[in-house]
Amino acid sequence: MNILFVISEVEDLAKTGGLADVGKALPLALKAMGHDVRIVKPYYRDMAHKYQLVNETEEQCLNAGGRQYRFHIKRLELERVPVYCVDYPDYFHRAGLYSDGYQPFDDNGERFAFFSMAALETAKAIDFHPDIIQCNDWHTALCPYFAERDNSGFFKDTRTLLTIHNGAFQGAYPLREIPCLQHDPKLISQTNEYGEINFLRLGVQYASKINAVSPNYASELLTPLGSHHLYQSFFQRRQDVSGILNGCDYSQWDPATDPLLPAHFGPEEISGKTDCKRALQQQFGLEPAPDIPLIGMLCRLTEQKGFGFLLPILEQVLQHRVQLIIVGTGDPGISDELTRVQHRNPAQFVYCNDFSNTLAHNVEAASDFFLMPSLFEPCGLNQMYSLAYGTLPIVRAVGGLADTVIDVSAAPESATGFVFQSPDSSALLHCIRRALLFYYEYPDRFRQVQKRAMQTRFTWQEAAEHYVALYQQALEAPKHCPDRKY
Ligand SMILES: Nc1ncnc2c1ncn2[C@@H]1O[C@H](COP(=O)(O)OP(=O)(O)O[C@H]2O[C@H](CO)[C@@H](O)[C@H](O)[C@H]2O)[C@@H](O)[C@H]1O
Repeated sequence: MNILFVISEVEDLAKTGGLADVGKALPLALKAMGHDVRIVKPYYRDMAHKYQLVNETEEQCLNAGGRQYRFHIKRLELERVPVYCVDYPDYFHRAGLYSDGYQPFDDNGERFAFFSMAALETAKAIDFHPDIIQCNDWHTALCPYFAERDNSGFFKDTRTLLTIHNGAFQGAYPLREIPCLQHDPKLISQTNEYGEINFLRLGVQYASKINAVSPNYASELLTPLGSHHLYQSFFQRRQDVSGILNGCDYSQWDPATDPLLPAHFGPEEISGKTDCKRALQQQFGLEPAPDIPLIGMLCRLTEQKGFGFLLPILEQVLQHRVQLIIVGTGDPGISDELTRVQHRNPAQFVYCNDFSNTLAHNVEAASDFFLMPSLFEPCGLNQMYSLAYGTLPIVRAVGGLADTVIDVSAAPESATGFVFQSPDSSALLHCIRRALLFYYEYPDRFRQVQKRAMQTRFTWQEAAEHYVALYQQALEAPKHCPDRKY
């Protein structure tokens, strides 16, 4: 199959979170199955500085909203998968992908509406006729709409898939502020009472198929509570909504070979994990004691990750004999609070305001537990990395976390971690205490669970097989034409 994979982040090239992990691993897995997959992404500033790519084609000219946009297409190969980068410096040569570190850019709607149009123009420019256009999250969710409205005939046999990695970000912007979308009567009819269009909602409406990155998150999107206020839209498309669990890239996340670690280990020989723990404790000035349980947490600092119920009990957790390391950048309010807690508890708690892949691998390897008490979690990759590193996840039973972690008390024979239900501080505190008790009181059982966790597998190959089956379904079904239907 010919697959045009349109995405704003790709691991190794541009990353703010888990979207990038998928942006690399899934295309590579599809390629390994023999499909012709081409990635299209923006040519961001840091990438431009690092790679200084040459133009792949002549200058492209895109006419939209009564304006003319002249852009270039650059190309590189990511392990044999071609990556086409849309080079439009006005929009993409900036520090930051979506924000300057504090504030989102004012023109994000304009930037990504343009990018989605330009991605389709790229397919034409390189004469790549996609069977499937897979777009990812709100940034590229307008691709199905543009493919449907394209009157060149280029996409007449193409089907589209919208993959939702995070439904809370929807791209709702006043239509009048997006120059390339002006004068489109169809879009005018799609605005809400504030004159805004919602990119994700349009994607849900126009895509041939929609998938979430875990089966449980797909079922949550079909509920009023879990749909991020898009219940009507998802419900209307319920026959076409499904879930495919992300994979874990074990070529990058294998503690037996990980070049970023000071020592290596595996399910049968775990002593290297203690060396990793000591190294991290020393790096952050914590007592280098092997028997103090170390809890790690690494994520974007946002409400999604459960800080709303973690922050109020953080110091209660620290009353136990435990060490805790939190690494992350994001919301300054959360970051300030973590800094205050660190000042009050320097012997036990470290907050590291950093985005570092080396640190990510070392926190996963060194910790005994990985904390992920998310409010919602479309899939979650860090809990999969934790499992691979024998770092038992402490998670809330939500989204993909519920699909990937099995609780010690609920199912002792197949357990891989600790799971709590309610999105509140007392449930979280109780779960952390349960984990600490298990660590102290049942070291042999802890070791068994750790071994089982490390042997658990969520492969990208399996995920890619599900995606191909979904592409086939999309291609076999009659073309979805919302403009005729509604
Ligand atoms: N400070 C830091 N330094 C270095 N690396 C850091 C970091 N903070 C986070 N990361 C990395 O970013 C990625 C985070 O991935 P997650 O899937 O856990 O969450 P995220 O919410 O970003 O992704 C969204 O998309 C993914 C992909 O579909 C879904 O799994 C998820 O549920 C959804 O919210 C991991 O690779 C992690 O190591």
